[in-house]
Amino acid sequence: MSASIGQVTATGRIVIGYGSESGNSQHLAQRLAQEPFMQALGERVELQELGMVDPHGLGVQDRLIIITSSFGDGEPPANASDFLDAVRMADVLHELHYAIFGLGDTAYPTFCGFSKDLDETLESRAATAFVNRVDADSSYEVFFPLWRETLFKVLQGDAKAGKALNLRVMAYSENNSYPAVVVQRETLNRRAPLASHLRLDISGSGMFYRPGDTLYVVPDNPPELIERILFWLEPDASAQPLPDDRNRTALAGRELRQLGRASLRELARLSGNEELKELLKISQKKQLDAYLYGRDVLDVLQDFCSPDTVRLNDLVRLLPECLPRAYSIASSDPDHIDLCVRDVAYHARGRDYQGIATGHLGHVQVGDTLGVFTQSNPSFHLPTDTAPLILVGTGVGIAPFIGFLAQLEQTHVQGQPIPHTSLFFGDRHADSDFLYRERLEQWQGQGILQSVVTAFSRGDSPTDAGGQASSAATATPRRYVQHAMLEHADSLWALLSKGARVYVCGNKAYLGQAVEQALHDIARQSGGLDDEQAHTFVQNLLLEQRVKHELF
Ligand SMILES: Cc1cc2nc3c(=O)[nH]c(=O)nc-3n(C[C@H](O)[C@H](O)[C@H](O)COP(=O)(O)O)c2cc1C
Repeated sequence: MSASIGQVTATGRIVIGYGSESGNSQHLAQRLAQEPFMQALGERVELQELGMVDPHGLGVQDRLIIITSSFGDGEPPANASDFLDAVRMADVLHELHYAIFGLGDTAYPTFCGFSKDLDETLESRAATAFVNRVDADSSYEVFFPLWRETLFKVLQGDAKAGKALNLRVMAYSENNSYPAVVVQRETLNRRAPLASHLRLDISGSGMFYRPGDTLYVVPDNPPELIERILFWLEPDASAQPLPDDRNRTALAGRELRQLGRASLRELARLSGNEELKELLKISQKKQLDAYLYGRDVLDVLQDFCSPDTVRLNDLVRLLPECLPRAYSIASSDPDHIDLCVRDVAYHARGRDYQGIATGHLGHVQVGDTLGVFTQSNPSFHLPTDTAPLILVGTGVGIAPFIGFLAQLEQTHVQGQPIPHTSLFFGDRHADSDFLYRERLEQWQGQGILQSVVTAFSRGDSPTDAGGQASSAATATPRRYVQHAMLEHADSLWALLSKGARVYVCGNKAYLGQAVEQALHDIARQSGGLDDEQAHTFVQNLLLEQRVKHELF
C-alpha cells in the first residue's frame, strides 16, 4: 500500500547503498539521505555500505539507490564488491528496483567500469532501473542536483522522468576522439599573428566539460611539410607515389614537431652523426632544447642525417603518433566548445613554419570536422563560493576567462550571487589586439565583470574597457599586465584581503613569475608588509591554491 509523505509518494523502504574508496560517493549518499524529501520518509530511508545490502532482501515496493565509484581496472570499491558477487550469483531479481549514480574518471580506460557492469548484471537478472544510470566524472557535483531532482520526481510518481534522464559522460580519448563539426569561425584581431574564435558542435556527444577544462585536438600535419620530408628522402620520386605508399600515408599521422629523445637517439644511431650524439648527452640538455626550439624533424634530417641512412619506413617506425594539442576552453555551453586560437607561423632558415595543430586550426572552415576530446582540469575551475576573482590573462590566455565569465553570466541569470570579478588583460596593440572587447564590455554593462584593465605592450595608451582612462595615463612602450596590476595595487590588496583568488593564464616563460612578483610588490606597497612578510604572503597564496596557473 502506498503512502504519501510530504510531497513524495513512496511505497516501501528506500535503501541508499554507497560504494566508496576515497569518500566522494559516501559523501553524496549522506547528502542525499539528508535531503528534506528523504528526511520526510523517516526510518524508511536506510543508508548503508553497498556491500552490506542484500539484493534478495528488497521487495517490489522498495527502492535501491546506488551511489558508487569505480577503482582499479573498473573494479568495485572494497565496500561494494560483496553486492556485485551476490547479484552475480542470483538467478533472478525481478522484484528489485534500482537507480545507479556512478562516479569515475574518464582518464581511466574502464571509465565507470564497475557501475556500468553492475547495471548490466542487474538488468540481466531482470531487475528494473527506475532511473537511467548516471556516468559522472569530476562533473559529479554538477550532475548530482540534476539526478536528485529526477529521483524526487520519480518518487512522486513521475516514472517517465527517470527514463528521460541522460547524464552520461562519454570517455573520448586520443584513440577514440569525437568528430566535432566547426560551426563558427571568427577572426578576433586585425594584425598578424591572427587570433580566431572557433565554435565546435558537441551536442549529443556525451562530452562534458566545465570552464577551465582543456580540449585536445588531434591534428593533421601540414601537407607541405610531408611533401618536403618526402622530397628530402627521395628527391626523384616525390612526384610519383612511392612503392611503400602506406608509409607515405603513415608519415602524415606521425609527430613531426615535438621530438623526443628516443626518436632523436634512433636518428643519431641510423645516421651515425657524432654531432647529434653529442647533443643528446644529458650534459647538453640546454643546448638541445635551444636547438629544437622552433625546429621540426625536417631540420633534424637536414642538419644531421643523410637520405641513404634514414629511409621513409625508419621515420614511420621511430616517430610516435602525432600528439594531440591542448587548448583552453572558452565557453560554458553544454552543446558547444569554443576555442581561442592564435596562428603560429614564422619564417626561419629559408622556410615557412606553422604550428602543427594551430596551422591545422588556422585553415579549418565552418563545416569541417576536428577529432577532439576533453580533459578535466579541476584545479582551474571556478570555486563554488563568492570570494572575489582576479583574472590575469595575456593574448589567447584570455580563453578560459571567457568560459568563466560565460559561466558567471549563467549563474547570474539564474538569480544566484556571483563574485566580484576583475580582469587584467595584456597583448600587444590596443587598436588591433583587444580580444573579445565587445563581450567584455557587455559583461561589464551587465554587472558580471566589475573591471577590465588592459596593458598593451607596444606603445598604445591603456584604457579601461568601460571607457575610463586607467590610472596609467603615461604609458611606457613596454607595459605588461604585471605593471597594470601594480597601478591598481590598493584595490587588488583590498580584494586579496577579502580572500580573492587569482587565476593566471598565458605565457609559460614569464607570466607566472611576473604575476607572483606583482603580488609581492602589492603586498609591500599597499599591504605595508616588509620583504619577508610579502614573500610569506605570496607563498601562502600559492600553498592555499589561491593563485592558480594555466601556462603554455
Ligand atoms: C587508484 C585509482 C583507480 C581508479 N580507477 C578508476 C577506474 O578504473 N575507472 C574509473 O572510472 N574511475 C577510476 N578512478 C576514479 C574514481 O572512481 C573517482 O576518483 C571517484 O570520484 C572516487 O570516488 P570515491 O571517493 O567515492 O571512491 C580511480 C581512482 C583512483 C585513485
